[in-house]
This record gives sequence, C-alpha cells and structure tokens, in this order.
Amino acid sequence: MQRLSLTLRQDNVPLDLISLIKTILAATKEISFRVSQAHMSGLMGSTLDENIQGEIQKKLDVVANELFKDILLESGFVKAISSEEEDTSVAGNAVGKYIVSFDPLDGSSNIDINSLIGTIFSIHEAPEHMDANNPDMFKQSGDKQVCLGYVLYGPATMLVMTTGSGTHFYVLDRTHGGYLLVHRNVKIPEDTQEFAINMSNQRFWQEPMQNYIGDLIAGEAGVRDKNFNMRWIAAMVGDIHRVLSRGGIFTYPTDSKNPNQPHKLRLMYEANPMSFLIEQAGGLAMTTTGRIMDIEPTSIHQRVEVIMGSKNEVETCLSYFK
Ligand SMILES: O=P(O)(O)OC[C@H]1O[C@](O)(COP(=O)(O)O)[C@@H](O)[C@@H]1O
Ligand SMILES: [Mg+2]
Ligand SMILES: [Mg+2]
Repeated sequence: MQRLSLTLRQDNVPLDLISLIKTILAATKEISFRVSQAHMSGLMGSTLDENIQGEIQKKLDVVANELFKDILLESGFVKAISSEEEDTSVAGNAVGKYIVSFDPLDGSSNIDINSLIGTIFSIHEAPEHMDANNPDMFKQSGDKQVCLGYVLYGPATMLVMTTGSGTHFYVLDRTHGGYLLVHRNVKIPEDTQEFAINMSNQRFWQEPMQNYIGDLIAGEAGVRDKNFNMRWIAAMVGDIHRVLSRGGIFTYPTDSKNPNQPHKLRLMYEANPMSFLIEQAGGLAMTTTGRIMDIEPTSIHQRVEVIMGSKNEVETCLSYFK
C-alpha cells in the first residue's frame, strides 16, 4: 500500500500545501488517540458551555478544537482558521499562504455512545491583501477549495481527501503511524436504492420533499417501482462515507421546525468539503436552487440545505421541486 506523501506528489500537490496537509493529519492522529482514550481521561460527556450556534459543547468537541487550532496556528502555514467551535475566525501567521475551516468533531451526539465521529477540514488560499484578523477572507465559494477532506474515527481511522485530482481513501496504519492509500479515485454509482434523511423531521419539510421521500418509502408499490433502504448515522462524516463507499442519497432539507433556522448543516466546514468529495467521485451536491459549491458565503457559520450523492437519484429528487 502506498504512503500518502507519494500520492500527493503524484497528484502534483505543491510542497507548501503538502506541509499543511501533514500538519492537519498530525492533529487528526492525536484526536484519534484522544477519542479512543476518552473514558480513561474523563473526556466523556458535556461541558457547561454553548458554542456560538447555541449548541452545548461536548468535552471532546473542545479538546479536538483546541488541538486542531493550536497545531495549525503554531505551524506558520495558515493566515487564519475558522471552526464550528470558534465565534469568529482566529488570526495566524500574517504571511501564511492558506486559511483552514474545520469541524473538529462532527457527529458530537455520537460521542457518548461510542459511535461514528470525525473531523472535517477545508483549505482555501489566503487572499494576500486582507489582514489576518479579517473574517471576510473566509467568504470564498466551495469551488475555490484547494484541498479538503475528513477523518473518520471508526473501527479504522480513515482519511478521505481530495486536492482536485480525485477522491481517495486512506487508512491510518498504527504500526508505522502514517496514512496509507487504500482506494484511489473512488466513484459513486449513479443509481442507488438507499437514502439518508432524519425522518423525525418529516412533518416540517416542504411539500416536494414530502412527496419525494413518500415515493421512496412506497417502494415497488409506488411510482418508483423499486424498494429503498434507509440509513441515518447522525454524523455527516459517517453518512457521506457510506455514500462514497457504495452510493446513496443524503439530504438535510429545508424545514420549518425552527423558523429562525431553516437549515441544519454548515456551509464552510460541512457542506462545501463534502460537496467537493462527492463531485470528484462523480456525484452531485446541490440545494434545490443550484450547486452548493457555487454559493458565495456571507458568514462563517452560514447554514445550507443539502442534497447530495448518486447522480441520478439527486436529479430525481430535484425534479420534485420543478
Ligand atoms: O440531530 P440530527 O438531525 O440527527 O442531525 C445530524 C446532523 O448534525 C450533525 O451532527 C452536525 O454536526 P456536529 O456534531 O459537528 O454539530 C451532522 O453531522 C449530522 O448529519
Ligand atoms: Mg458537524
Ligand atoms: Mg462538530
């Protein structure tokens, strides 16, 4: 099995970006270890604090965030970082070439049940003319990401990453401490019989989504004339990993549960990096009005509607909104 650094060189990734990627991966190896030791180190359960988005932070959310933030800022490679767990962006090296957005632990509600969690990251080039303290640096569309991915802390710790030359799967080999390539150029099947949605929100969805999911559930007895299976891991990293591995459609649609917050998933450190991975693997990553990666962000913690996965199934879903 090939080492990650060789794959990056084969994909012609610039040396300074390779150095940043290695810094990020060093942080994920440490988080992977901390996650596995959480019971013994008193790191299970919640803190008494909320993040800027009004969500109670888990102890591991805070630990993973501090670790990721410190290692990135100390590296000198980044001009600023932004994180789910930080109110605004945090300045780094004034001449750093890159900015990094991240979700230090995705799927926080899975922490206490020893289920799937992961770290999501997204790298853009830092605009030279902007001050390191200026959060507007992060207002760049998903299309401009230069590298992004996630690390899944599952039975195996896996890295799924792209630098724009295909989506590749790597696995953490604990015997030598590095990531090894296990699947180059992953491709998502265009058709699927599997969907992922939080069904408990059904009554809050818009009518076209109600109709679409209704037709999937009707199976062979309905207009789709085939049976569908459903999965929900409650961690986007886990659900998207399944879609990349064997196809499927994943959606967190617009809902009216909380009128002030029609969307759940965050654009910068959830939807955009996952969209890039899905598109590189031949899938689609959309809202009901267009491509997710075309969106010009207006704020760091912006939320967005998400419909992504197997190409033909995403198109079928969107046809209900026409
Ligand atoms: O609570 P729900 O509706 O199952 O939402 C699950 C979704 O929320 C998220 O967990 C949000 O991520 P965080 O754990 O980083 O806040 C997504 O990963 C996941 O798809
Ligand atoms: Mg998340
Ligand atoms: Mg999180």
